[in-house]
Amino acid sequence: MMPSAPMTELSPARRVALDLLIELEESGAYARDALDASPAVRMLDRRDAGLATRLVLGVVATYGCLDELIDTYCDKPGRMNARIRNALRISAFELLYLGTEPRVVVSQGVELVRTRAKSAAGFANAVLRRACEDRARYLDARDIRESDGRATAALSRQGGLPEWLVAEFETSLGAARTRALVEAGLEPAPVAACVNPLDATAEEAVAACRASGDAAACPAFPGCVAPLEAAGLVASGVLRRDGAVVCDLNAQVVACAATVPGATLEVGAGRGTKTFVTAATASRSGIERTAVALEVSKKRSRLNRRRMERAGLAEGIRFVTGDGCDLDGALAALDAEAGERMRFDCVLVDAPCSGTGTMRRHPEIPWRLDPIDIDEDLPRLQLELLTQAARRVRAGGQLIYATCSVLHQENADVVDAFLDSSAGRGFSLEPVSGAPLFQRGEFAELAAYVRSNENARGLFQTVPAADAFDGHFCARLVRVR
Ligand SMILES: C[S@@+](CC[C@H](N)C(=O)[O-])C[C@H]1O[C@@H](n2cnc3c(N)ncnc32)[C@H](O)[C@@H]1O
Repeated sequence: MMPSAPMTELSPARRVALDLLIELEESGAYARDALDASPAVRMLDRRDAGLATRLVLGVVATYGCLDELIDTYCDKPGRMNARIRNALRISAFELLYLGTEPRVVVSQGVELVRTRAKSAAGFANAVLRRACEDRARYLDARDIRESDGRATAALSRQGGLPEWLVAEFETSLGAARTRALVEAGLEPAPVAACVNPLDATAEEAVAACRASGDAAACPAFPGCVAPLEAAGLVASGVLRRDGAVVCDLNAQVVACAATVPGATLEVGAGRGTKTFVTAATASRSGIERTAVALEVSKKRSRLNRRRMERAGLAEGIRFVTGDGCDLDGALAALDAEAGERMRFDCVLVDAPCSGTGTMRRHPEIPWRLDPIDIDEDLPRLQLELLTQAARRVRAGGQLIYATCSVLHQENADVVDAFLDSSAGRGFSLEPVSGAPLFQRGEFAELAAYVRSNENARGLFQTVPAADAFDGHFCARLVRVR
């Protein structure tokens, strides 16, 4: 039995984290945006700011499991007020995932609850003491029979993920890659950047921020610098002046696969990370191209255009706000201007997806996803975007289909459904490593990396793990008829 928790001074990091979590629950905002905008976090010293950030991101990423544990000890969990619940979540997160000493978990947790509801301090003390005693039992899912899926339940609790999602990962990736993904899930993802070739000093400034890391996971290729130390990169000011853009290395692979001479179309251009990488890569490699960047969100399209203009990379690019599910409607004005139905040498469909390959950067993903998103809604939208995009690919041109998902329903299944459809019959599935840019000598190391992440059909798939970049999927379809 642990001695009763003495009154201790509450750490400012926990207090700030609790304020932010309560605010997030009310506003529905993204945790990273709220952290970046928070004056309270900025006022903390470096160590406390780091802890507050870890707590906020961690609680958001794992709250379903935290609640499952906390609710075990409550008669009426549905009636717990949000302030007390978030304070207990912070303590439960520290206990389960940060390895904070139980004595500290209880004493700090009780103080945290006391700041919000004095009368609930005794309740918090009882809940947290029992949670400390049950930690190992909970994480090993000893309350679940082996025949009822104890192994998957344990993995889901160890990673703070919904059990159904871990079962999906196991189906798509197998046991070893699922374990690696889960184990790395609460650690920060490595950082990579693509340098603007028009900024004479950017490459040196970015290279000065290089972090130590596994070189094998970071193929060298023109324009990409990785891994990087994130705080140093931000402090260097190079991002603010658009001398570089932060872009996961595997997302850069997708952009490189879509960098070809001629006319190109990007469907789902978003805020334009890949618009930047393709334009920067083409400019650096002397590839002449024009581009249409199509995005359904007006705001994102505007952000893309502004950044590309500031970066000096917007020449030859048309920014269109429109719906890729009505591609003829979205491109009507450009078709009229061209006097014909435009066709492209390369169409990149950067599809809206579950984002399950990028959960380390987007902690909201796992607990906001619903099985129906993955089984029905997203694949239907993805197939529609791919089908419409296919009609705009010129004979001999390529159609690149990409997601940042690791789930077969959004990846290989969509490609197969497309190839089985009438729109897909004129296309041949070719290895991603066969894309034109990868045939150049200066991209040889990247080409080898792409081949090592391709399956027998030439589909590129990466999976997040310790020291590895995010999970991205890419298929290359070439119009043969
Ligand atoms: C994976 S994100 C794109 C990321 C972006 N290409 C980048 O590199 O920064 C997918 C994008 O597709 C957009 N989108 C979703 N549905 C769409 C549609 N029907 N037509 C066009 N864009 C769509 C989303 O708004 C989102 O910005």
